[in-house]
Amino acid sequence: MITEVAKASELHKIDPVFGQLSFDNHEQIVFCNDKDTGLKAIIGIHNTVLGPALGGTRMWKYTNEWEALNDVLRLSRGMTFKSAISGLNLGGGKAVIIGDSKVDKTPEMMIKFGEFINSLSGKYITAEDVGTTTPDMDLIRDVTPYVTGISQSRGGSGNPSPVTAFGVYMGMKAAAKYQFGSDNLDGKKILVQGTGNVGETLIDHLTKEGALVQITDINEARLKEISQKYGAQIFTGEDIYSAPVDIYAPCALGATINDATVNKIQAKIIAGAANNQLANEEIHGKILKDRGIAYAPDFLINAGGIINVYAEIVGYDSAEALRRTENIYNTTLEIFNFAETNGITTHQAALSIAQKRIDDRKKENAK
Ligand SMILES: NC(=O)c1ccc[n+]([C@@H]2O[C@H](COP(=O)([O-])OP(=O)(O)OC[C@H]3O[C@@H](n4cnc5c(N)ncnc54)[C@H](O)[C@@H]3O)[C@@H](O)[C@H]2O)c1
Repeated sequence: MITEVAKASELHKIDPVFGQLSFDNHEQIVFCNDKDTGLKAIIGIHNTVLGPALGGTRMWKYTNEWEALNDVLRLSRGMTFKSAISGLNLGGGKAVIIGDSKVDKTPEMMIKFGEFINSLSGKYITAEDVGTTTPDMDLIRDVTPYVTGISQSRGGSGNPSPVTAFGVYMGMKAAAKYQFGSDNLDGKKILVQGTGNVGETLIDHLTKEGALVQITDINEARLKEISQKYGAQIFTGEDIYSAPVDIYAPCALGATINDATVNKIQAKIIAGAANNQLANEEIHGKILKDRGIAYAPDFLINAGGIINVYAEIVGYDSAEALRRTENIYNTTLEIFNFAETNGITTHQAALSIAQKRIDDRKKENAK
């Protein structure tokens, strides 16, 4: 299995169809085109061994089709491992719609997209992602049952972000237990990058526990609001990556651990909600390990949202979703110990445990 995903600019060098499918053994890629509504979407089904491929639909103004394809392949692969490591009977999938959600999205387009999803007979189940909303999922629900994240009035599980934040909090506490010998965050200096839906609830948990929280966001109005609401200090230093803190929590965008930042990080723990935090999983994961920084794998500790959404499929309640999310604490500790015992990075450890679960199920299914 390859762990580094090719850059969009390099992808055109790969064979256009099966070359793409095999880049990380995707099972199926579905291209959806509808002239009347202007829909251009790609559904990536990475793996369905554990169950139907569940993952949200992202609507984004991609520079070109290669970029859209690259994104859906990368994201759907990530969903496979997120669900597998979280013990869910779900495979990995994701969809992208090419376009500007603020300008191009129409109810007709969403309904048409729902019809494409329906034609896959449940192999792929969608949900919200960047650029799509609960009302969009409700429109899709009108034409297919294969959608989650619908509104609570229609039996949906509601906003997943608070559950995601709780899982990140649990993962962070487990990382502290491993790194500092105690999971008590009282007095720990924690820098939270991104004070959005997940960041806010995380900041709430952390300040309640007595952590010394510093916050940063490109949205200054939001930053001030959250600072006042939770008594968190606005980060005023020059460079957030070299900030003298105990824990760095990336809760904004991905790939913040990259060539330019990885050697500057002073925090002893990295634990946050953002997807794909390591720009290069192998290289940057290894540098963190060599520098003695405990990295809590993003796809493990930010799985609260999908655990919450899974409730819509198997029918458990929000209390059970929280109980399962709380278990991220135990899984994170298990990953740290497994990585240490085997001399590998925590990212590799989480991937290999997730892959083993898939391989074992494949063998069972073959019996
Ligand atoms: N919402 C969920 O349930 C969920 C689940 C899994 C993963 N995630 C990931 O967690 C992250 C946060 O999700 P969210 O739902 O809170 O998103 P959000 O859009 O509500 O919040 C993101 C925040 O980050 C800020 N931001 C953007 N660029 C920044 C930068 N360069 N520096 C500092 N702040 C910046 C934005 O202004 C915004 O306030 C995202 O990467 C998302 O993909 C979210």
